[in-house]
Amino acid sequence: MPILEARDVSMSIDSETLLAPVSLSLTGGEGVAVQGRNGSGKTTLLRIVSGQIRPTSGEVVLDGRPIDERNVSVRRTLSARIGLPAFARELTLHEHLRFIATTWGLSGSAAVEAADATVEKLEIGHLRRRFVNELSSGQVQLFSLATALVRPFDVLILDEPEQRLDAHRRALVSAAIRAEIDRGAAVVIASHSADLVEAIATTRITLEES
Ligand SMILES: Nc1ncnc2c1ncn2[C@@H]1O[C@H](COP(=O)(O)OP(=O)(O)OP(=O)(O)O)[C@@H](O)[C@H]1O
Repeated sequence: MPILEARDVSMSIDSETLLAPVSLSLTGGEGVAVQGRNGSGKTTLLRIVSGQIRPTSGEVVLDGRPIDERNVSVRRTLSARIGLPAFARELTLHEHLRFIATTWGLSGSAAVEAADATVEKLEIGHLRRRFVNELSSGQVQLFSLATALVRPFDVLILDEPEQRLDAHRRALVSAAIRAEIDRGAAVVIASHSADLVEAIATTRITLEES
């Protein structure tokens, strides 16, 4: 049974089509890459399959049930990073990551280990005591991804995780996402990076501009 399925989802506002009907389905250990030009609807599709917005038509099913972002088991299953999250001004990077990991059930020492492992994987360990406002834009992007990876999940949804990153960091991100797929997570990314798509996609969906 697929862990995540979108059936003919579309989005319109008044007479304008933001996303033409599209379907996707994936199980654990699969990666779906959503591609398409600027404005073709990639972010809209990701927000729909994350349960953040309701489609105008069609439905999204997570683990056999209609998706509902307010349902705690949905939020436990799915980690999504679509745009930058809100950050706390007074928390360091490491404190943010421990806070998120603890919220999703890791004990104090396990949360520290998860935070350590996540910053090392993305090569931002030397920044662990910084505040977010003390980072470069690429470092913020890596930290934003870290907030999605540090917690347990079965489904990972990422919108253009390669944004603002150099080639070395794009490769780190690619390897980190690949590792999640290899351990059995289902992953959906929107991306303009051919390398990233090549590394993670078992299925590609290309959206056409409406
Ligand atoms: N709140 C909104 N109201 C009206 N139109 C919107 C809204 N949000 C997005 N759109 C429009 O919906 C279309 C799809 O936008 P979306 O952000 O999903 O595209 P995208 O494929 O992710 O683009 P990009 O590659 O530039 O990130 C665009 O034409 C955009 O202008």
